Order: sequence, then structure tokens, then C-alpha cells
Amino acid sequence: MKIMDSDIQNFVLLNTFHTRKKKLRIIFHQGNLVWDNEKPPSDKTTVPIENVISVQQNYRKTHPSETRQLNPNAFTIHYAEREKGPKWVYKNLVLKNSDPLLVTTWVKTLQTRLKEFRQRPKHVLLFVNPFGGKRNAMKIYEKYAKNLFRIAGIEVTLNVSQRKNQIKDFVISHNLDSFDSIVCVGGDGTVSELFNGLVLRECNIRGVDADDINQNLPRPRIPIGIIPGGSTDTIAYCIHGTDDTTTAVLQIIFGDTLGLDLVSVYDEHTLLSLYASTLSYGYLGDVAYHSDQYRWMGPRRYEYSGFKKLVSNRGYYGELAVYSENDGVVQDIPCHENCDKCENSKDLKMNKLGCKWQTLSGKFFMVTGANISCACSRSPKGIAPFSHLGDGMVHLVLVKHTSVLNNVRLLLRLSSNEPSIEDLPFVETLCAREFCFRAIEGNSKWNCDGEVQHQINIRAKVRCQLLTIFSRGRPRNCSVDPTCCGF
Ligand SMILES: Nc1ncnc2c1ncn2[C@@H]1O[C@H](COP(=O)(O)OP(=O)(O)OP(=O)(O)O)[C@@H](O)[C@H]1O
Repeated sequence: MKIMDSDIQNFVLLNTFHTRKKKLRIIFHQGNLVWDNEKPPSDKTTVPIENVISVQQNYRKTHPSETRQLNPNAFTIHYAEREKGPKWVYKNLVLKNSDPLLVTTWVKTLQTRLKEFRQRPKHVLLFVNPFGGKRNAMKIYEKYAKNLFRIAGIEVTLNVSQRKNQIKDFVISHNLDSFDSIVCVGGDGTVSELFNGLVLRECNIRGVDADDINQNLPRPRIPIGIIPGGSTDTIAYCIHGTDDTTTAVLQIIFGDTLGLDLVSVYDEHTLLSLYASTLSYGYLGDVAYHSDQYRWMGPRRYEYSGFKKLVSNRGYYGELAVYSENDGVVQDIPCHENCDKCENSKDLKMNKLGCKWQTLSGKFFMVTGANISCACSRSPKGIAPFSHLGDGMVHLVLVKHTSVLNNVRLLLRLSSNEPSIEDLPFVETLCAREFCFRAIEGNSKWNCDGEVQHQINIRAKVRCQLLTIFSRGRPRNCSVDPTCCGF
């Protein structure tokens, strides 16, 4: 007899097991595991099969010198649950029954269902940057990721970076055929090394001239996972809605992906870099440049340099050309999981959008091209709260040169939960698919995903959903209390 998909969906398992503390009736039906809770508030726990990490038969307790033996009467369901807001937690449920056949039926049925998630990673190349953040990326991996990857049955090949740009060089030049995913533990600079390398690698393979702004850049075939281990971890935060490490690890294990825009930045002749979060000139450029000398301070260096640059309140004359449709007007729609705007942007044809160039100039405190909201634990809304992960646009946030007091207002807004900075009279935000900047007077540097970019006159172009990232996205209505002042 042929078994149809609908038969599998409607298949019901309903049995009583013993847990560590009590008897428990558990049902598996239509892709959901449901069991009675031990404690209120709710009387039932429901776990969709897509939140199950693995199902494993238990081992008998033996002396370490003896060979391990399977316990035919017990198995464990390893699963994840979303807590309040964006955070996910790992949980497990040990179930025992005196009938070994019943245990085998449950284990086999659930394992068969899990095999249907073919997108889940099996062979991961994992880079650790021991230099970023609090210099504890290796500890983060050991403490939060290693065991969960083992439970999920993921084989990990570890590579600890020895120098700046080693991750980038590695992915450009090595054969990656034996890996189905790449993960990094580090901050935004580490993620940036990884995707810059991956895109250049793909250009080399397909014979695309990456320096030509008019070329379509090819999408790397391999998805990437980001485990935050840097100072600000903006990219990880914007993707998952939190910089919680376990959440990031679980998103990789689930294997669901979303498309992230990248922005390619050029001087007159060459591709300088691709970025995923911000390209910022003026205040944030100066902070990136200055704070790098105080790396020994760890994340505190941003507060120290930020304060110094804030009171010095320099202004920078510059000229911008902005390429966009609808005069670059920003729509107040935030980006969430299953975002319609990002979904509908995947196959947009640029030539059908009716984009036009507009120019503007002035004296700025800061000019920022935000590819994502740039939210982080210090700035829960970010500089561009309505910038999307995959809509093919950057939000250009132009902060005019004004008084120190106004700069303080700006930073206080950025570091609080509400309201956003957009209604401040000296702030203007525009959507753009491409933009050019030319300095007129008072040169600064660019801060490109936290790294200093010395070339001042640049052209930038958004590449819609060029990168595939492991994440189910940020949940709706998640707000987090800021940990400290904005910068
Ligand atoms: N072994 C290494 N030694 C020195 N630098 C490294 C090494 N590996 C990577 N790097 C570089 O370290 C820099 C900082 O890393 P990263 O951006 O991950 O941390 P961070 O700056 O503390 O975090 P964030 O960017 O989130 O604020 C990056 O420029 C990266 O290229």
C-alpha cells in the first residue's frame, strides 16, 4: 500500500510515558507534539516538529570503562521554545516506557519526520575570531554552541582565525564542497570578512568582474550562520531581534533561511568592500577610527571615543547623489519574520521601478547608509528602524551639523526604546537603491560595518538578498531594554 503525505500528516501517536517526575500523556498529531504540563500557567505544552532539534534513544548508565548500551525503554526529545520576545531556549523531555516497541515506534516516527527538514545543516565550517569583542569567542563556542551542535548531529570543522582577513582569504581560496554551511563566532567585522570572501569567491568561479558596479553580483550558494561574539553584534541582533547566543545557535540548527541585502561600495575603479549593516561618515567614522586604538578597553572603547567625538562636534561638508523611486520617501513599516516587503522584493526588476537621481549637499554631523535597522542592545530601535533586511534598499540617515545639545538629544533617542530619531528637525532619512558621496571640506573616514574605510569619495549600490542567512527572523512586537548609552 502506498503511503501518501497526507497519511503521514494525519498519523497519530498517543501514549503514556513516565518522565523524571510523573506520568505524562503525549500525542503527536499533524506535526505537533502535545503533552500535559506539570505546572501552570498553561495546562499543555505544544511543540511543532520544526522546533524539535533531535530525538535520541537514551543510553543505560554504565561505568565509563564499559561500552555504552542503548536503553530500549527511554528516549529524549531535544527541542527549542521561544521565550518572551525574540529569545529561544533549549529544552529536553526524557520519556520512559516498559514497552521497547513503543519507544522504538516513537523514536523512528519522529526521526523520520525530522529527516524531511533537508535544509538543516549537517557539515558546518565554523570560524572563530579570538580577537573581537571580549576576546572570548572560543569560550562562547564551547559553552553555547558545541553541545547543541552535537545534539543536532551536526559535524563541525573548526577554524580559529590567526590574523585579520584570514577568514576572507580562506573562503576565497579553499574548496568548500564538503560543507553545506559556514558559521562564524565573532562581531560584525568577522561576519563582514566571511561574506566579502564568499561573494568574491563566487565572482571568481563565475568569471564576474566584481569591480564593475554595473555587474550583477552572484549569490553565494552556501548559507551562513552568525553566532554573536563581538562588541556590538549589530548584524546578529537585527537578524534575530536579539544578541542572545543560544538563540543564534538554534537558528542555525533549524536551518531556515532568509535573504539579506548587501551593499557594495566602490571608489572610481574598484570594489572597496561589501557591507551588511552601516556605512557611516562623520561622527561614527571618526569613532571607528579613534576607538580602534583603544581596543584593549573592549566594548567600552566605543563609549570613550563616542563621548570625545561628541563634544568636539565637528561638521563635514559633503555632496550626496541618491538614486531611488518615489523621491526616496521612507515607509513606516518595520521588518519582521515573514516580512511581506522583503518577500515581494526578491524578484523586483530595477528598470521597472522608475528610479531617479537627486542631489543634496550640506554640512553634516553624520551621514549613514543603513542597510538594516542597526539595532543592537545599546540602541534597541537602531538608527534606521524601518530599514528592512531584504528589500533592496538602504536608508540614508542624514544628520545635519547642529549644537552639541542636539547631538546629545540624538544619542539619547538612539539609546532609548522610543521614539525614533526620524522626527528630530535636524535629521532627514531617505530610501536609496544607490548613492554617491563626495566630501567638500572637513574630511572624516567611513565606518564600514565597524571597520575603518579610508577612501572618502565613494559610490554604493544595494544588492538585493545577496546573502542567505540562517534565521527565522525577528518576531513582531519585540522590544528590549537598552543596556547602555547609544555610542
Ligand atoms: N586572529 C585575529 N587577529 C586580529 N584580528 C582579527 C583576527 N581575526 C579577525 N580579526 C579582525 O578582528 C576585527 C574585529 O573583529 P569583530 O568585528 O568580529 O569584533 P568587534 O569589532 O569587537 O565587534 P563588532 O564589530 O560587533 O563591534 C575584524 O576587523 C576582523 O577582521
